[in-house]
Amino acid sequence: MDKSLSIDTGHHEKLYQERMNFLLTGEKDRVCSIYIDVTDDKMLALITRKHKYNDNELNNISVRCWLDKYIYPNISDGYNLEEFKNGFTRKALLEDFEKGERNIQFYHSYYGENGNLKLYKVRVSLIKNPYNGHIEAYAVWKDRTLKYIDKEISKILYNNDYIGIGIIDSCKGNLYMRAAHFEGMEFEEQKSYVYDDIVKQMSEIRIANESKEQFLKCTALDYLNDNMNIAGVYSFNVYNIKNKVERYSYHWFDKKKGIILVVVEDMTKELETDSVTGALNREGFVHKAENIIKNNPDKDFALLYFNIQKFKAINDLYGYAAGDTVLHQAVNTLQTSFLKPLAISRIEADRFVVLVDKNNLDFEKLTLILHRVYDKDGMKVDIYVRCGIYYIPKDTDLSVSDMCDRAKLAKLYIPNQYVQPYAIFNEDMKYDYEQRSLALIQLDDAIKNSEIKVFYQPIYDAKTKQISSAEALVRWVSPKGVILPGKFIPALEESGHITKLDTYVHKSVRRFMENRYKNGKKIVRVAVNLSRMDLMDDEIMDLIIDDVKDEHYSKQMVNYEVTESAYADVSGKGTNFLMQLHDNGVKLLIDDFGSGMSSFSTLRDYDFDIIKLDMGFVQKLGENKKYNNIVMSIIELAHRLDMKVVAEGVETKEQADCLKEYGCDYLQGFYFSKPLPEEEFAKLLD
Ligand SMILES: Nc1nc2c(ncn2[C@@H]2O[C@H](COP(=O)(O)OP(=O)(O)OP(=O)(O)O)[C@@H](O)[C@H]2O)c(=O)[nH]1
Repeated sequence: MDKSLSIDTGHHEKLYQERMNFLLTGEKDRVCSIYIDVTDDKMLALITRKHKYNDNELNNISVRCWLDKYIYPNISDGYNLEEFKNGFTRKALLEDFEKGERNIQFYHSYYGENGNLKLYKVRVSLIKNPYNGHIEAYAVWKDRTLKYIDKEISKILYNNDYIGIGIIDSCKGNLYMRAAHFEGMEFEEQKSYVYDDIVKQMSEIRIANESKEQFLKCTALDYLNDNMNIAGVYSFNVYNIKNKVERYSYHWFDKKKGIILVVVEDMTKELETDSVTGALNREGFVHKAENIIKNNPDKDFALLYFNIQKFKAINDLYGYAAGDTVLHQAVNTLQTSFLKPLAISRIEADRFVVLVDKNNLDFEKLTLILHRVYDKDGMKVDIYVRCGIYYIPKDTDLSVSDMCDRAKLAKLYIPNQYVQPYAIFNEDMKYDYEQRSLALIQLDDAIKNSEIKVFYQPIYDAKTKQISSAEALVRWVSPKGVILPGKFIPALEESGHITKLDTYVHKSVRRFMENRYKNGKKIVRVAVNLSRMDLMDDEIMDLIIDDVKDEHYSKQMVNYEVTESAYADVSGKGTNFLMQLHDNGVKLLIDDFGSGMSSFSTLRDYDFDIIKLDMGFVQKLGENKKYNNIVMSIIELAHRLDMKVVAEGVETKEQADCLKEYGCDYLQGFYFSKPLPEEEFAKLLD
């Protein structure tokens, strides 16, 4: 469009002059202005960035001719072209004027100087010439390319610093860089480069080895086109040789012409930093730690996993902002500590991981930094932190994520937070944990495959030494061997899955007892354990109540044991359920009596039939007089309250004799019998 200019002087003075002034007063980004007689389809004046047209050039040239000659050949047929072509005609402009439109806007893209693609905005003002009644228009073309790019970029970038912006002509395989700060690579703004060459060069000198393959794959034009056709935009992240994360984002500039806008941003901060504490986030930590470990094969490292205790309470009591401050301070404390962290991350919520040189570990100092006092407006808040430690073996294949998991696991095995708030990972922890976790994942299958077995441990009458009842206990006979309840029941209790197991035991016991009953065989009452979760679960409570009321399933067959600590939590429906059981003639046992903190209030508040003396008391019998007196007193108390006593964990004749002498009613333990599989127990009864 940068041709020359001409002015048609034979027109109407005042009005005309005004328009001329406008046309001649250049604006910075104005590329071209025209003044036309729409009615006559005639050019009256034309000014471009460089020239004014002369009269001769303009005389008798129709607007249509001018468009055909100078505009359409260079116009790109993508962006809003139809709208411009259909709207910028004599007919359409006259209709617009009729409708009262006075200002109209169009956009079109255009190959400008050097063949560079531009986005132009055309603003058209319509007026009626009072002298001849013709509709006239002046139209101004402005270059909106950079504005468009900036707008698009700001949509992509938000607040990030960009490293480069380019326009890719995917059909011609060209690349124009608008702004680029790629170290070691120079780009001239208006120059066109061969896209493939630049990509190759970048992969060689800029992109980190680990990301090269991905970079080459994702930047290939065919691949880009395919992906952009699916979602309209496409982006990927790679690491550069300085370990920074770069995001390459692609947007259509002109889809029909295959023109793509590409923006390269430094995303290291966004993607690898935790905004609350300024420490690395999980991705950042994994990346940094991996590099440090890989590049220092001779060094010994340790990975430490920290968890603030009861952090939720800090948020709840003092607010989220105070919580954030505590998190921030935790990072500062670690950062400036004797540990001299090589990498530090808030890996999630109130948990941190730190990579350290193993030689920097000093357990006395570690214990000291794991207790801090946080000052909240003059109020002192004690903050306790637990720490799991993983010593990273040399030449390990473990990923940093797996190392973090091991350090985290070690944290779960801290025996006493106040004595030693840290633990060092060992393989037994992993084995133990796997067995616990297995329960959660495989319980359903284990039940389906009959791997969960109900065993029966006989309980003997202390006087007659006859079997008086039994306790149902579970064993998990997995293909990998027997898993004892202590390994999987705590995990099921924590997750609430215990109710599924208890339901299974209840049903198995019912089936076993009914069979014997129907066949006229001897039966004794069997005690089934209920956990605290059961006393909150309508389904199992309804099932048990229905069974207890079912005349085919005699209530004479079953007792229920509930631990003392579960009673402490029970409320509403649970209490009601226990009362119904009791009222229906089912015997209730209080398990592990004496081991908790609410033994006496539980006795006061509920009606029980039998106390099960915690095995801790039984095992200490004979050690001193005081222990013996406690046991004697509990038995006496139970009798005064009309309850019987079962002593659990009886392992020796001495214990059995002593308990009998103190009036204990029933005895259970290895001295008499181990828990037996169903068939063996059946034989014992027969
Ligand atoms: N202030 C603040 N709190 C957060 C942030 N991210 C997560 N949290 C909170 O951190 C708490 C973490 O949960 P838990 O680990 O169960 O809390 P806890 O009380 O320390 O539990 P224990 O570790 O078992 O003692 C939750 O209450 C989250 O809401 C954060 O960026 N700022």
